[in-house]
Amino acid sequence: MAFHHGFGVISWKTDRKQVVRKFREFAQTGKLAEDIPHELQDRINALPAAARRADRMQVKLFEAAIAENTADDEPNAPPIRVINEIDDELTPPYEFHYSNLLWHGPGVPLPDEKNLVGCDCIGPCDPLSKTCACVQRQQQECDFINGFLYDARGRLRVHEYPIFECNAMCGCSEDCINRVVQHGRKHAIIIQKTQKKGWGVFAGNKRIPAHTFVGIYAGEYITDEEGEKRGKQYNKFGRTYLFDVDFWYLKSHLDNPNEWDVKYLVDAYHVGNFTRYLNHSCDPNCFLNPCYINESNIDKPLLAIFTLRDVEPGEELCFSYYGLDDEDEGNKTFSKDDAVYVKCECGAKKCRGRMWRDATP
Ligand SMILES: C[S@@+](CC[C@H](N)C(=O)[O-])C[C@H]1O[C@@H](n2cnc3c(N)ncnc32)[C@H](O)[C@@H]1O
Repeated sequence: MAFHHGFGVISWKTDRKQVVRKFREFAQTGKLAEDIPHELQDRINALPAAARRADRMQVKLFEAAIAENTADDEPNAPPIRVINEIDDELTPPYEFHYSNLLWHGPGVPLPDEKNLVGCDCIGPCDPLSKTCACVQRQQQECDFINGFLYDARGRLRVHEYPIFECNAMCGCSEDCINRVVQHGRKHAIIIQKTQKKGWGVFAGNKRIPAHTFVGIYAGEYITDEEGEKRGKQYNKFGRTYLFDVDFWYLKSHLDNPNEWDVKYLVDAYHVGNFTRYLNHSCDPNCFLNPCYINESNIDKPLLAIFTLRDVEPGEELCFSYYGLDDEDEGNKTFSKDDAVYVKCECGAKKCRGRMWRDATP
């Protein structure tokens, strides 16, 4: 097989890694925030309310934009539907561009692909291999488990350890068990209005098994400084989509981990996917796990969301905004400047009754 690109012809046999790299759009996260499209939102928001409502036009456009913007990176994913049986709001506010990718703001380095190390495996990697560079990389961060963090069905075997997936420099095949997040969402998702928490994310008509990848917390990668500024703005309307990238292993090598400061945040306000609607629960059924694909900068993982337990059809997907250790309020995930506490509406038996929110609306 050979195909043409801007630099000539690549042959499958001789330049296999290049061919693989060319095809792996999803893991190429080197987008710039200044290029986030906004034409569709602007046009729809400029239409009279009656036009948006006619024949459910706004809902159809919202769903179609999701399908179109994700066709490359989750080609086999069931469609995402938008449902509201609570009130007459047609869709969530049309204030963002739907994308599964990470868009880089000023001061945030693009993915470091130069220092990526790939394996030389042929066919799928063997998790018990003593020579596979990717098995070795994974074990540097998680040495108590043999092989990769995924089992043969692509489910995560341990939580909260960084995942190092096979990348564009690897020789292994697409069906390698160490390629999960990069293949995208596989389960049906509904964005649906809730009674008391605004919009939320629900499982479609099939059960999602425990430890399954659900989606990437996509958005803009921004600096801490920029995050501080935006946090103050978002405080004014009482909704935040800012997520601190402050995983424990980023500071574990320091003599004094308290000296570590957040470098980057992911902000899903202007760009993001369905995961921006994940609400908080004190008894969550999902969690967020760092994952690296075509990125060797340890400070910039992808934020991959996995189920913690089986999620039944139609059940709401939620994660803890405090991290997996719910009692540790210092371990907040969403950005917390000027946080105030408000009533938590998660409805869990062990709900602590309150959750922080950035400010009163
Ligand atoms: C990341 S957004 C989640 C999506 C949001 N529901 C929406 O409609 O866009 C976070 C906001 O959702 C609401 N929220 C999330 N979890 C909640 C909970 N357990 N109880 C009350 N409000 C919640 C709060 O307004 C919070 O600031």
